[in-house]
Amino acid sequence: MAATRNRTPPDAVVEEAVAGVLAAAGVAPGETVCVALSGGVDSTVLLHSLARLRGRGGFTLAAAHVHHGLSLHADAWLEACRTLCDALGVVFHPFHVQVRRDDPAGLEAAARAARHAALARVPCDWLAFGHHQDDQAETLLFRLLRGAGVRGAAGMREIEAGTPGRLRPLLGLRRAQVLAYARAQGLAWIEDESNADQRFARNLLRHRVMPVLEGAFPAAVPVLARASAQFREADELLGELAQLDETACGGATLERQKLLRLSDERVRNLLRWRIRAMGLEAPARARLVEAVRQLRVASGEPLRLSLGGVVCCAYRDRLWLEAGDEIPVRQATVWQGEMELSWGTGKVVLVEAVGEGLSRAALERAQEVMLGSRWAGLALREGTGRPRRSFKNLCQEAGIPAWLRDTLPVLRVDGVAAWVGEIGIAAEFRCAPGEPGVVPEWLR
Ligand SMILES: Nc1ncnc2c1ncn2[C@@H]1O[C@H](COP(=O)(O)OP(=O)(O)OP(=O)(O)O)[C@@H](O)[C@H]1O
Repeated sequence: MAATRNRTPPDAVVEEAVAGVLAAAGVAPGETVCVALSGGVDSTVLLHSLARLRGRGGFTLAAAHVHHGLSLHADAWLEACRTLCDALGVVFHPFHVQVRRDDPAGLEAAARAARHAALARVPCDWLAFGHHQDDQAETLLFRLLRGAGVRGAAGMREIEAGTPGRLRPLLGLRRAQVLAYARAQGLAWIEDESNADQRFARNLLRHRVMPVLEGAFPAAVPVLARASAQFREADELLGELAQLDETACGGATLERQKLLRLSDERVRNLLRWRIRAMGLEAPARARLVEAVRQLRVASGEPLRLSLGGVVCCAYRDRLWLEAGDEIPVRQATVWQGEMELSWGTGKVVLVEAVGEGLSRAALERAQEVMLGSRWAGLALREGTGRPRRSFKNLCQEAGIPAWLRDTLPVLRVDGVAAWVGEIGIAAEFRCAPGEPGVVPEWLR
């Protein structure tokens, strides 16, 4: 007699997966889980399964819907979400957002940004999204085809810590499993007409390319989803490598020679990582390849390389990045005895010394000590008996390129230059042997 195989019913499969993610995330009794509810089948199934689990889990369930105002049906979708929440006894948070149809980022991206900004305002401990494994696979393929690197190919996570944390409890499930749950439970959901619109490249991939791929490679979806998890790991490792390389190269302002001893790949990785840490988009690979080439050619020469939105500056043995193509304006500050004053993206530190640096007494005697930029007519005598030299002459002699000159910090004591970063201390402010002094250091 043939054995009858017991198949787990679709609702149990989904519930088990969702409960597993909640447990792994450590969702605690009394915490609020808010479902980002589009009203489509995925987030409807997610909300429904969470509603069934909430007695067991002791968490409070809510849902938030974002009305983008883009579809003629948007009002109806919002009402359908409200009705579903009422039926399930779930608190409902509706949001209306404005999306510019001519947004340079594209309509989909603009809607997405507005949606995420609205969802970030929901008062909850966890925001839950309805992405499943097919979404993960399609996203990977889509991004690779649009030129993504390791970062862009890194997949979504099931659990992301944060305030609120983010959950994707359906990420391990196939679209078909989610649909089976919806049918088994007799759920109604919204079909967004734009999903069927194959003008959107993403939908073309879903409806035309994926079926062909799966025909030829039946495991295409789980395999691609696994690859995106590997890209994520690789991306995290690249971040760790960048951090190690940064520390080994001296921290925020990098030691140029140490940096150049790294392989081209590691220099590019470090620059890319630092640019992202500034909240900017990493430049295209070709641009970074060229930047590293120029850095190697320039060796110790001053260099100012625009990387689009960020400038890579190198001077003497130091290398640093500045946001924006313009040289940032430095804010002048009055010194009130602090041992540290901020200067641009860096700072000026006054290190206590004896018989060295600026005379502390001279600073304390002064009416006004300011840290600011150069001014017209600035001149400085580096040593007693030596002539006073103009700022321009001093810079030329020190080989300081024109672009760096406006960024040099100047300590101005009662209207007179006492110290200029990269140049030095004026003879009349130098402290005598045995006298308490401070040595200014500019840390970029
Ligand atoms: N209008 C909406 N209001 C609330 N949540 C939404 C809305 N649209 C989408 N979501 C949430 O985002 C999930 C993914 O939706 P969808 O696949 O349409 O967007 P995506 O752009 O691919 O994803 P993401 O926004 O994360 O990049 C949905 O399952 C749902 O949880």
